[in-house]
Parts: sequence; structure tokens; C-alpha cells
Amino acid sequence: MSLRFISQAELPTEFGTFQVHVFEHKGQEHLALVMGSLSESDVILTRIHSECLTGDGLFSLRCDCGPQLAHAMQAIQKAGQGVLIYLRQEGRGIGLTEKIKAYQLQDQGMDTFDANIKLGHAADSRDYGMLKEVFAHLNVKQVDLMTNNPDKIEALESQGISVHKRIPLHVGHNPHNKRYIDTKRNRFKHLD
Ligand SMILES: Nc1nc2c(ncn2[C@@H]2O[C@H](COP(=O)(O)OP(=O)(O)OP(=O)(O)O)[C@@H](O)[C@H]2O)c(=O)[nH]1
Ligand SMILES: [Zn+2]
Repeated sequence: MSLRFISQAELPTEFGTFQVHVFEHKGQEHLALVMGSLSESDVILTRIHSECLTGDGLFSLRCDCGPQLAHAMQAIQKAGQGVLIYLRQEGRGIGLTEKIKAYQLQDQGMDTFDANIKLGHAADSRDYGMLKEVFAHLNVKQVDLMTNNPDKIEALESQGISVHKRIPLHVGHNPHNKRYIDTKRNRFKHLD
């Protein structure tokens, strides 16, 4: 077991009260926000969200992360049951400083894919290898997944978690993130 469950507590939010679980995996902290009681025979409405300090916490319009996070939490509240896994994979895994450097390259005309490469990183360095143990801890076997990213579906299926349905997540589009969202579709093969 490389994932360690540390603790859990109540987390009242604008979108209802969740139980927040904290885990440690390879020196990083990850969270799962859980609403309702979860049983492995249920298909659980799920979002796997990658940390974006600028979008999730600082209202940045350069990406669509903040609105996606709010929308997912609201959808879980509406369903009365669900899971939001918050992975500390800032900047698609390269960290905050490197993401800001990548933003600078994008200010000079590069797209988000090439900016990562120029900085010596993979276009996407996220690791989803901890999800099997997170879902086992939460007693979840089947999900309806809110995402446009095919890599997340593949990562779950390859770890034995069945993706019953993909729910597209197209919110928070604005003139500042248009190129970023187009690049996700064209170069990261994100789904419509
Ligand atoms: N390296 C880098 N990371 C970025 C940039 N813009 C946003 N991110 C990070 O990208 C991650 C979100 O990834 P997205 O590709 O927007 O969405 P996704 O999580 O792959 O897919 P969805 O499930 O459809 O939202 C977060 O960790 C952000 O911090 C950027 O220009 N460069
Ligand atoms: Zn973002």
C-alpha cells in the first residue's frame, strides 16, 4: 500500500456538507470530498480534479478549473451523493513555479503544450496511480465521471474502476481561456 489514509472531518461548503478525507501518497497530500453514503453497488458521481491554485483559489480566467470545480461540487450536491478527488498535481504535475514560467511562454505566443516541452517537462506529467487505493478506501467500484480528459477514463479503467458514463464538463469558457481550451481539444485530445 503506497497510499496512506490520514484523517477525515466534516467540511461545510457553499455546495453542502462533505466529508473531507486526507491521504498521503509519495510525500504528497491528496483529498477526497465525499457526500452521502457510498456503496460499491452504486454508480458514484465523481470528479477527479487537478490542483490549480490560480484557477481554483485566485479566480484566474486563464483556465477553466475554478468553474469546473464549482460545477462538479454543485452537481454532487444536486445528486445528494458523490466524490470529488482533489489531486495535488498543480500545473499538470509540474508545480506552481513551472506553471507560471509556462504562462510566461504562453504570453509570448506559445501554446500550453509546447510551453511545457520548452521547459523540459512532459506535456502532462500527472500520475493517477493512487486512484485504485483511494477508491478502495471509499468503497467505490463504478463511477459516472465528470471530465473531458480521456486519460482519466483510461487511468480508472486500467485500475479496475468501471467508468459507467462520462459526463462532459464544459463550463467557464471566456476570451482569456479560448486558446487554452482549443489546445486541450486539439493537442491533448480532450473530448467534446
Ligand atoms: N503546465 C501547465 N498546466 C496548466 C496550465 N493551465 C492549467 N494547468 C493545469 O492543468 C490542470 C488541469 O488540467 P486540464 O487539462 O485543464 O483539465 P483536465 O483535468 O485534464 O481535464 P478535465 O477533467 O476535463 O478538467 C491543473 O493542474 C492546472 O493547474 C498551463 O498553461 N500549463
Ligand atoms: Zn486552471
